[in-house]
Amino acid sequence: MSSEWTIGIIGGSGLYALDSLEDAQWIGVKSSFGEPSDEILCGRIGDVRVRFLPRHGRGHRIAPGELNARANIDVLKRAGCTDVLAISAVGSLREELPPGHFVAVDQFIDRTKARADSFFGSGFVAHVSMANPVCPRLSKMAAAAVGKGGGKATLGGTYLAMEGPQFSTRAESRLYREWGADVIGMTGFPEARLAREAELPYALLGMVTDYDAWRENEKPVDVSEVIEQMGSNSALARKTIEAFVAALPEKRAPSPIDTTLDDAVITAPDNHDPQLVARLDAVAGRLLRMARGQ
Ligand SMILES: CSC[C@H]1O[C@H](OP(=O)(O)O)[C@H](O)[C@@H]1O
Ligand SMILES: Nc1ncnc2[nH]cnc12
Repeated sequence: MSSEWTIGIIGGSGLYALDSLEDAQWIGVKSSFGEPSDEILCGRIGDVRVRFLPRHGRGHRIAPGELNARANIDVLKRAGCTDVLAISAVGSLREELPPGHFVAVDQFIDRTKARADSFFGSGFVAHVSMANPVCPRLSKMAAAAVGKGGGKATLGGTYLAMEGPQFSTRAESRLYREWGADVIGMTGFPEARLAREAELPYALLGMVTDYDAWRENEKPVDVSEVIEQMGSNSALARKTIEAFVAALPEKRAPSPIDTTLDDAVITAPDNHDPQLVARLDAVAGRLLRMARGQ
């Protein structure tokens, strides 16, 4: 019997492919929202279909502010993903979250600027709730999988999404701690917002690479420190992904996130913009098909 899950994995810094995929093939998927970061590595682990997308492209070609997060989420939806597990390198804003530790984040603070952060707009206005931005079921399974892979993880934590590409000043880093942020990165938003708009349950596993810049008498983060830590983090991320997929039950109980748009779209059907609706054929496909009685 085949699994009901199709798991999208977004690989962050240091994770550009997945060797453990069986029948693996890189496949180009077109998006109505422009160019995604790369082709999707399609394969399976056991009987679970897995769709892997390297967030920055193979060879880490794309800077965080230049990512087309809309296209990335759109192609994962088009590739049939039921759920998305995102992996990210993050800086730690807490002494008790040292490099090598993983955090299944459950909240975000958005300090990004000028990124395309919604699929919707005039002619198809929708407001989804971001109060609980990640899927609790996936997050719990992801945190448990870190333990099975031999690592340590914290379930819950607030991710500060900064614009970058420069790292934070010491004052910013201290301020984010006062705001209650636990980890910091440059890519979690708008990715998580867009996954929710696309009705994709989403979890983000942050792999701590450094202590950012808030520790007064310590050297602030630089890329060499991140790269050094990324090697062991990526090895643990690969084991975590295998354990996560292996632990999925065969049946996938519906998630409330699967039907997010039922309560979100406010534009009356007569006022829909046909061009925007055509672009939304994957993201809002379920709702649009229902409206057409299909
Ligand atoms: C290489 S350090 C900064 C870089 O790493 C993180 O990327 P990702 O979230 O894709 O793992 C961070 O967000 C920055 O893009
Ligand atoms: N300190 C940091 N700030 C932002 N993004 C990061 N990714 C890894 N470490 C980071």
